[in-house]
Amino acid sequence: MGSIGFIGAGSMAEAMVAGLLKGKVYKPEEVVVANRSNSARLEQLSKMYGIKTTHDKERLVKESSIIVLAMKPKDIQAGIDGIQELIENQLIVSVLAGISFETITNILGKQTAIVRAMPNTSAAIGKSATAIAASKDVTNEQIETCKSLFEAIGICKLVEENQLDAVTGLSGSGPAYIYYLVEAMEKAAIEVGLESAVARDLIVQTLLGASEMIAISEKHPSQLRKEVTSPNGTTEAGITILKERGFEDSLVTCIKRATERATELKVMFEDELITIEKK
Ligand SMILES: NC(=O)C1=CN([C@@H]2O[C@H](COP(=O)(O)OP(=O)(O)OC[C@H]3O[C@@H](n4cnc5c(N)ncnc54)[C@H](O)[C@@H]3O)[C@@H](O)[C@H]2O)C=CC1
Ligand SMILES: O=C(O)[C@@H]1CCC=N1
Repeated sequence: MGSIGFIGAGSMAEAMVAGLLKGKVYKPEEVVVANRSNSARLEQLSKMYGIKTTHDKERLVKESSIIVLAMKPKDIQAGIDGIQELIENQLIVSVLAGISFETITNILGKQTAIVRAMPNTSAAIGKSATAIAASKDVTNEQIETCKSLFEAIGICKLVEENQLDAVTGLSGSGPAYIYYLVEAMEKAAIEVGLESAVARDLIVQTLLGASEMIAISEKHPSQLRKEVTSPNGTTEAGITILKERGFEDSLVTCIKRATERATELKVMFEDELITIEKK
């Protein structure tokens, strides 16, 4: 597959690097990561994974057949500046929330093959839920390459570009919702008298068990829930509180708001770009 280069050395780049190495998709010497200026971070990644690191984006672009854009959306212009001329046959994979093909193409200053991907940090353990969308310049072969890349670190669905903000609100941000749930469950467990280490193990196993039940059972989650909920029992008492306090509405609104935020990132960025162009 050639080498893969990451521009941006943050949480998402690290999760992908860890997963790709774990899945033996790339050897450490086939992975190169660049960031803006933080040498300590690059040293840390190099030590942990044995990968190549650099501040020299030109070198990265020349060495890589796939270039992953993994900076924050606000940094895309600076992140791409200086490499436009060097992009020829490389496949550009952007994991940036909200930023459209149109914007990336405008910054690159040329029509080229771009895949937008929305993975999540569970990529680090090969369990990312990723969706990708392909620009019109991407060949079927490049789509397959990209799918196998993300399937090596989890599952990968092909969607339309206009569905990516929804994917971002659902599964891109999704791990954080689950971590928040676990934080709350741990707090409650301690308040009802359990030790934190015991509580953590019980919560983790409860999540793993429930996830696997959803994954393998033919029953709808609502049926699985019904089977836990004895009439007048403990679950019913607990779920009554969740209903009274708007749990479902909170989660639905949370995912809608995160989706909307991805759209705002695009709009904010495009405003900024227009301001830069006017100067
Ligand atoms: N963290 C997550 O769970 C997910 C993040 N994403 C997307 O991934 C991207 C990165 O997110 P994180 O890793 O969380 O951010 P982060 O803040 O941890 O990392 C961003 C990295 O970009 C680098 N950077 C900034 N400007 C640069 C430049 N001009 N040239 C080279 N490198 C530059 C920074 O030095 C840093 O290493 C974002 O666009 C986000 O929307 C997508 C899916 C999930
Ligand atoms: O919070 C964010 O904007 C990024 C995108 C999805 C997960 N993290």
